[in-house]
Amino acid sequence: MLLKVRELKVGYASGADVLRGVDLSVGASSVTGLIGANGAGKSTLLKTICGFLRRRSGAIAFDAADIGKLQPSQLATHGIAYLMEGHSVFPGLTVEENLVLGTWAFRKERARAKQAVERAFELSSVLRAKRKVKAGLLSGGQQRILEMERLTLNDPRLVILDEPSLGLSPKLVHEVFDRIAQMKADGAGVLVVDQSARHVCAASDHLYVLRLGEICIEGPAASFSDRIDELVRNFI
Ligand SMILES: Nc1ncnc2c1ncn2[C@@H]1O[C@H](COP(=O)(O)OP(=O)(O)OP(=O)(O)O)[C@@H](O)[C@H]1O
Repeated sequence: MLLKVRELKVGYASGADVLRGVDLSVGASSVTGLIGANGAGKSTLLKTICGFLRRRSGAIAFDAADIGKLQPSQLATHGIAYLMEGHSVFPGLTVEENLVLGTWAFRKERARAKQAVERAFELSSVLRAKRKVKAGLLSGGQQRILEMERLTLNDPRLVILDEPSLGLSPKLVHEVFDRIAQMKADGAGVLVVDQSARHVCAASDHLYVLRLGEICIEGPAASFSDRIDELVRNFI
C-alpha cells in the first residue's frame, strides 16, 4: 500500500476527537473515494495526512515510512500532491504562467518542464483555449481544473483531492473525474473526497464512508454502485 492510516485520532479542542480511530489505505494506480456528511471529518483527515494538523495518536505511513511529522513544505519532495478546498491560482498570472510555476521543483530540467506544461494543455481543452488568459479571469471551475493540472505536473505518486468538483458545471465535473482516471492510469494513488457520492463511487476502486469521525462502511466501490442512494440516505 502507498498510504496507510491506522487508528488515527485527531482533534481541535482538548478532550474532543474529531477523528476517532480512522483506518484507511490507498494503493498505487488506484482511486480511493472518501464520502461522508458535512462535519464528518473528511477535510480533517486529509489535512492531517498532509502535515497541516498533528495526530493525537495513530500512524500515518507513506511507502511504509512514518510521515506523521511531515511538514506541508515537504509534500512535493515526498511525491505527494494535495488539492485543498478553496482556490490557489495566481490570479494576475496567465494560465501558462501558473502552470510554469508548477514546474518550479524541476525547473532546471528545462525539456521536462516544457513537456509537462504541454501535456497539461493536451489533457485539458479548457486550459488550452485559455492559455494566455489571466487565471483570475477564469470561472471557478476552470480555476479548479488549472489547480489540478498544476498539481500533477511533477508526476506525484499520491494525489489527495478535497472537493475537486465543488461548484463545477456538469461538463467540468466530467473533466475533473476524467483527469482523476488519467492520474490512476499514470500510476498515481488518488484519495478523493467529494460531495458527489455517485461520481466518487463511479471513479473509485475502493470506497470509504466516514461518519462522526469513524469509518462506518468500506469496500470495493463496485459493490456500492447499485445502492449509492441508500448509502447517501443512511449515512451522509
Ligand atoms: N479549525 C477548526 N477548529 C475547530 N474545529 C474545527 C476546525 N476545522 C474543523 N472543525 C470541526 O471538525 C469537524 C470536522 O470538520 P471537517 O471540516 O473535517 O469535516 P468535513 O467532513 O470535511 O466536512 P465538510 O464536508 O463540511 O467540509 C467539524 O465538527 C468542524 O466543525
